Amino acid sequence: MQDAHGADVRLHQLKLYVDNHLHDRYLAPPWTVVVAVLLTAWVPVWQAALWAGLELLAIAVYIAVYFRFRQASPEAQSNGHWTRRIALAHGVHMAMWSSIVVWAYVPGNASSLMFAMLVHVGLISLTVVMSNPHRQLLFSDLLAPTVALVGPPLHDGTLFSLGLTALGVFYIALMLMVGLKIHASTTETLVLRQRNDALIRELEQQVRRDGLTGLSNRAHFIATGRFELERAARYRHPLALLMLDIDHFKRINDSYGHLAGDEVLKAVSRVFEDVVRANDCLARLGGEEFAVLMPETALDPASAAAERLRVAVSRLRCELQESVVTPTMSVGVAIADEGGESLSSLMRRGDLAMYEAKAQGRNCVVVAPAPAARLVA
Ligand SMILES: Nc1nc2c(ncn2[C@@H]2O[C@H](COP(=O)(O)OP(=O)(O)OP(=O)(O)O)[C@@H](O)[C@H]2O)c(=O)[nH]1
Repeated sequence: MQDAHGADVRLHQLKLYVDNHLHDRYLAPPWTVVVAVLLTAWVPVWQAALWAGLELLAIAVYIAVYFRFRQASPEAQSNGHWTRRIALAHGVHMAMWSSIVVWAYVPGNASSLMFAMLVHVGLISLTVVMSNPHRQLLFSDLLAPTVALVGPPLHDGTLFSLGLTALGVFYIALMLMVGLKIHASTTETLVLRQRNDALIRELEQQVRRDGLTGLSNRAHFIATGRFELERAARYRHPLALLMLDIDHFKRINDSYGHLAGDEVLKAVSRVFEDVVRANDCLARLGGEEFAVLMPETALDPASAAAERLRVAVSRLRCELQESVVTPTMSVGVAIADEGGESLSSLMRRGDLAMYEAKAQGRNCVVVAPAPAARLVA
């Protein structure tokens, strides 16, 4: 579980890294042009143009890789290949920028040294700001500009150049520390967000679920019922409602106690879950009363489903305190196949049919007559 959370955080870090660098599509091309113009101070125009062309190509490639990553499915994104692809694509871009040292640095020429160092201090700062959500990429992105920053001053071996290299190393160490601190706080934020998301999901579940059986609760059933009834009326599709009530449940409570009664309610709920289709809404309305809402279902299949549920419950054997209880239930079926009926009217008809089943001796299914208005019509 911890590992799954860690992998999730790493994926988020990779996405943040890519999002940060996607902004490069606006910034990197104009910078490349400015640097290429400055490069003409030391190299012929064609060489500066060649560098700019290669660099713009590298930018286009890594932006394309980022887009493909963003479009990949979450499962594909979690694949470790993406970290390597992204590191390679961005690494080529960083290496191209760092190659400025090879093109522009003229040993002994102070302005070319300043130019090369300015480019690399800038690169290192940007790397720290943009790569920090992903530590692995922070380190790999720093490599090329670091070598390019500390390398040239070392070249002529004077005390001044050694001092510049020391200054470069100092800057890099400082920025690395800042980068790691930002990485730590980004990770903490991601972990907190992940926990928040999990808590919100759990709360949403709790608001919809019945605490004892885990089925939908009355409030969720009413909300779903209103929505489905409206949909059925708009598209003129049938909607079936089953009202289910365990027979003589009070006797079970009285004989074996309330806790044993709870066990029977849970066992009956598991039977319901096994029999009812996943896209139907199965709820415990309260006490020993349950309901099933079946969208796109007309009278015959609804009656057949009610009978299947009745038979499945009657076959249940609950072992309580060395005796076996075999609960049964009575079912009322009501069909809304004409628009205009409210949910409370539909539930009332279902309830009346269920009471009729009780009156007929229990452990049976009774279908409710159509609403009064339709009968008159
Ligand atoms: N164990 C348990 N019992 C509950 C719960 N909620 C309601 N009850 C009990 O369920 C019983 C329902 O009894 P009645 O409404 O008289 O119905 P019945 O005994 O099932 O009789 P018929 O419906 O006429 O077949 C009552 O004793 C309630 O106290 C619950 O969450 N757990």
